[in-house]
Amino acid sequence: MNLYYLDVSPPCRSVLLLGRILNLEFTLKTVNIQNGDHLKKEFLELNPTHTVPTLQITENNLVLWESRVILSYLASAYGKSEHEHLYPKDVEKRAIVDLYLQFDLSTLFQRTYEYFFPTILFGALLDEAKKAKLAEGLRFFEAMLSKDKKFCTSDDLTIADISLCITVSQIEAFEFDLYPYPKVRKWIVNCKNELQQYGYEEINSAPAEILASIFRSKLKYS
Ligand SMILES: N[C@@H](CCC(=O)N[C@@H](CS)C(=O)NCC(=O)O)C(=O)O
Repeated sequence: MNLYYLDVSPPCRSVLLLGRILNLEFTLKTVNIQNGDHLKKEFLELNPTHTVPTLQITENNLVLWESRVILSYLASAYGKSEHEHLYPKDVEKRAIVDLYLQFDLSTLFQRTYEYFFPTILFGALLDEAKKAKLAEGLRFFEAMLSKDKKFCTSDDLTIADISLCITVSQIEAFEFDLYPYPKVRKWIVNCKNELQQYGYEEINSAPAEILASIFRSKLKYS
């Protein structure tokens, strides 16, 4: 299967990590957004919303984008019995995983994007109102975590933990203050410990730092 991606893109990193856990082989196709690769005709024909990650499974005639949809699909289609915890078949448990995934899509990653990315993309000044919205998103997440559970929904890692871990570790790399959110800080350590064996450093930490250094360099000029 072809994965159109960019290594520094946070949503691409979640798909790469799940790929390692499920032992999948992606044919990686780099889409250089800065060079406008994502706006080229061939890519627009695959994904008219021109975002990475985009997954193409030619034998099934399937093209998916939206990283969390890709995570759900890969876990459902390729997860073996030992991976059941990643995206439980039980409908109530699955609904709770979906809730955390949607929270990441619509609130936590969205607010992270709105606060930091205008600086990365256009050298824009940081906006206090957007900072307050991100802090509120983190307060919501803090309230959604339980002291008694290692991960978001239980003591087992799910695809929602993977997606949210990418978001929160990027917030951390941007040096946003996580001190007020002790459950978030404890949860992310658990995620990192669990994901270490699947190439977490290479797939997530190093690119998160590269993106953070781009952010810091753009900040100087804004
Ligand atoms: N919600 C989408 C977001 C994807 C997204 O915005 N990716 C960025 C890179 S981090 C992108 O492709 N930007 C190019 C564009 O939007 O034109 C997902 O999770 O896959």
